[in-house]
Amino acid sequence: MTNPLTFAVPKGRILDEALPVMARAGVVPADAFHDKKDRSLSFATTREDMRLIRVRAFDVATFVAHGAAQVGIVGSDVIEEFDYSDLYAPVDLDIGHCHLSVAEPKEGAESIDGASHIRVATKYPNITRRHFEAQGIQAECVKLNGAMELAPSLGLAGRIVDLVSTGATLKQNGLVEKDKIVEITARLIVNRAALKTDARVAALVEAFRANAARDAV
Ligand SMILES: Nc1ncnc2c1ncn2[C@@H]1O[C@H](COP(=O)(O)OP(=O)(O)OP(=O)(O)O)[C@@H](O)[C@H]1O
Ligand SMILES: O=P(O)(O)OC[C@H]1O[C@H](OP(=O)(O)OP(=O)(O)O)[C@H](O)[C@@H]1O
Repeated sequence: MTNPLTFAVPKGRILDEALPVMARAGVVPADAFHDKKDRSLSFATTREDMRLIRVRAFDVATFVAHGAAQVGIVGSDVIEEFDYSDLYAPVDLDIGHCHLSVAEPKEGAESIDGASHIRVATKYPNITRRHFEAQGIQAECVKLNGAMELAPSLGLAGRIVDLVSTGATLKQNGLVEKDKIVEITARLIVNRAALKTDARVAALVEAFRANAARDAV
């Protein structure tokens, strides 16, 4: 048999929305994938030549960029943060809608006007630095992996850059959105070399693209 294809999916919140989109493109995990007690990280699919791996959202991009997985699904936030040249994101899946924003305390935020240097807590230091650089401000980023919203009230940083969907998390933690950086959706990603050398990867891109187009009608 030819080498199996490896398809990487994030284990977080995109997964539930991604599974029906994947099924329409013919990617269906075996039953063990849904068994919460199963500790496997790699799963068979209904296609004999494809397996799924379930990894953290940021790691989906790393596996695919290095060719350890040929295909994956990940938020555009992760793609922009890494900016891997070996990654190609050909299909917007129209799921995982949210946006990345700068937020600061509702009361008593330090003014940014005239500042040349600020401190920002975020999971996205590269996007954050680029965003503030464009305004002539040097952003010193404190890297956190979650619960960014705690940082201003505890004196870790004056503001945060984080994902916002309903806005409930910001509100319940005394923060307000100041500046929207970019809209986010989940994308199909492929390894560029695999796309060129393996016809099954190109066929998968077409299958996802056909479904995205059908959904948009
Ligand atoms: N509130 C949200 N609404 C919609 N989509 C979101 C929201 N938060 C995150 N996402 C999307 O889901 C992706 C995964 O986010 P999730 O919160 O599940 O991962 P995580 O738990 O932060 O990551 P990790 O797997 O490293 O723990 C993000 O990269 C983003 O594209
Ligand atoms: O605007 P809202 O609808 O409130 O959503 C925003 C929250 O969702 C994400 O976190 P998530 O719930 O995934 O938790 P985590 O970052 O701790 O993994 C994000 O980091 C925000 O904290």
